[in-house]
Amino acid sequence: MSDVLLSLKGLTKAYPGVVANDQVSFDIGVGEVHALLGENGAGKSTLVKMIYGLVKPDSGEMVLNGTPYAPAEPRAARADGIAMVFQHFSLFDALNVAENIALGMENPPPMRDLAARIRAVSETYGLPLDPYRTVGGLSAGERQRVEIIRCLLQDPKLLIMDEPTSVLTPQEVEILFETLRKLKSEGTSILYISHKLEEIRALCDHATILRLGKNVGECVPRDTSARDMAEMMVGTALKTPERSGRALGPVALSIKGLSVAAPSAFGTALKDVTLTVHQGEILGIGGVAGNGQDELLSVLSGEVLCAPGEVLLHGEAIGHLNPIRRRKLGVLAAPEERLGHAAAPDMSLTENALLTGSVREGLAQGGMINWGATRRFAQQVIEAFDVRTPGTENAARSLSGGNLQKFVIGREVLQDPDVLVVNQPTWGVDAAAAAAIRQALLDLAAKGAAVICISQDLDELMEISDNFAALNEGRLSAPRSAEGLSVDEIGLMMGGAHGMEVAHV
Ligand SMILES: Nc1ncnc2c1ncn2[C@@H]1O[C@H](COP(=O)(O)OP(=O)(O)OP(=O)(O)O)[C@@H](O)[C@H]1O
Repeated sequence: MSDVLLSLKGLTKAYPGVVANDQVSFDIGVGEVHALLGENGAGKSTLVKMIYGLVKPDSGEMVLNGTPYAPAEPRAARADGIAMVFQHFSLFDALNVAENIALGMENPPPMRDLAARIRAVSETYGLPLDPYRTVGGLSAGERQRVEIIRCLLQDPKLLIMDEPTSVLTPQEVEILFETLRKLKSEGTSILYISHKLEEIRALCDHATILRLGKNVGECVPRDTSARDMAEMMVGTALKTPERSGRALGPVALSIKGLSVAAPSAFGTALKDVTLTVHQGEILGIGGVAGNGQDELLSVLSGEVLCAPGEVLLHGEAIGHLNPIRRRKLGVLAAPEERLGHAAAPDMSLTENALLTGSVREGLAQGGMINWGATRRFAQQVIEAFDVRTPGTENAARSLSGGNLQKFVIGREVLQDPDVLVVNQPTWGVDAAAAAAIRQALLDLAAKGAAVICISQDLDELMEISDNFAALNEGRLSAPRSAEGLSVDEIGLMMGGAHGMEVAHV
C-alpha cells in the first residue's frame, strides 16, 4: 500500500442513546481515493466531522503524516491540509463566486488576484467557472464547483467529499471524476462518502464499510460487486423492488398549460406545464436540479396557488386550495429539503408527525391536539419505515440525513394519499432504505394512488415509473412510457447538460 497520510485509531463518539462511531480504525494512503460506505446512520458523517474538527472524539486518536492530529476546530484542520465539501452548500446567492470564496478565507487577497487564482485553479482542474458570476444564478453542479475550488485554493492533502454526486447530471459526474483523478495523480488523498456504489466502483481505490458505528470490513471496490458491497453494509441480502402488473385507472390529477412566475429572483418560472397522472400510475419527472422541481411541487401541494381550474383533482378544480385543504382531499406532498421544509429541525418527530398528519389522521380536533395519537402515529412511521432513532421525542435534526428522509416519506405514505407528490424521495438514502422507499411508492400505486415522483436519480425513475417526463428551465416535456427509454433519449428530454462544458483536463 502507498504511504499512509492519515491513520485513524479507535475513534469513538457517542451521542445520547447511540454510539455513532465505535472504535473505528483505518488508514488513508497518500494519493488514494478512499470510499466510506455504510447505511444511513452508520456513522459516516460523524467520522468525517471528527477528521474535519467539527466533532471531538470521546476517545481514540488520529495521526497525520506521522504526527498526532487532533483539530480543535475546522480552521485547525484546514491549516493541516484537510478540506471538506459538504452535502449542503453554504453559499450566499446574492454574492458572486469570488466574493463567496473570499468570505471563507482567513486573509483574502485583493479581489482581482483572487479572481485570477480562481480562474487558474478552475482551468487546471477542468472546472469551468467565472469568478464574477452571481451564485444565485448558478446550477447545483456549478455551486459545487465553487465549493471544490474553495477547497483547492488551500492546496489540501486530504479532500473529504460527502455525497458529491447527488446534485449532478451524468455529464457533471464525469467532469467531477476527471478532476478527482487529476488530484489523485498529484498525490492528494480523497475520502469519498457516497451511496452510489457503481460510482464508487469506477472511482475509488479502497473502501471502508461502517455498520452501526463499527468498521465491519474493507474492500477494493473495483473487484467487488455493488450488490456485495450493499450486503456488507446491511449485513443481510438485498431485496430489489418488485413491480406488479398494474392497470392504470382514470385520471387522478391534471394540469393544463399552467404558467407561474418565478417565486424569487433565483427561482424558476413554470412555463406552459401540462401534466396528467392516473390512478395507479407513477409519473417520473427527471431533470437537473433548479429547473423548476421545487416550483412544480409547490403548485401541486398548494404552497403556491393558481386559478381554481388550473389544477384538477378527479376533474374538480383545486388550484385555489391551500395545502391543508388539499390534504383533506388526499393530495399529499413531501418536498426535497428535509430540514426546514419537509421537517422542522428543532421539533421532535412527534411534533413533525403532527405538522402534516393532523388533518388526515385526525390528530387535532376542536382546537385540541391529541398527543397520544400523534405519538402513536410517529411511532408507526418509525416502525414501518425502519427509521433508526432512539424514539419519537428526538428532534428531527438529530437524525442522520437518510433516516430523516425515511421518516418524511413514511409520514406521507402512511396517510394513504390519493395523490402523492415527492421530490427526491431517496436523496442521501442508503441502498437498502432506497429500495424500501421505492417499494413503498410502488405499493401505494398498486393500491390505486397516483404518484408523481420528481427525482434527479434516473435509475430510480426508470425502476419505478410508468411514464417519464423531464423538466428543463421550467418546461415539462411530453411524457413517454418509461419502458425501453434509453439514457440518451432521457438526456435529450432533459435538454442536454444544461450549458455545461466538457472538461478539458
Ligand atoms: N448531533 C447529534 N445528536 C444526536 N445524535 C446524533 C447526532 N449526530 C449524529 N447522531 C446519531 O449518530 C448516528 C450516526 O449518524 P451519522 O450522521 O454519522 O450517520 P451517517 O452514516 O452519516 O448517515 P447518513 O448516510 O444518513 O447521512 C445516528 O444514529 C445519528 O442519529
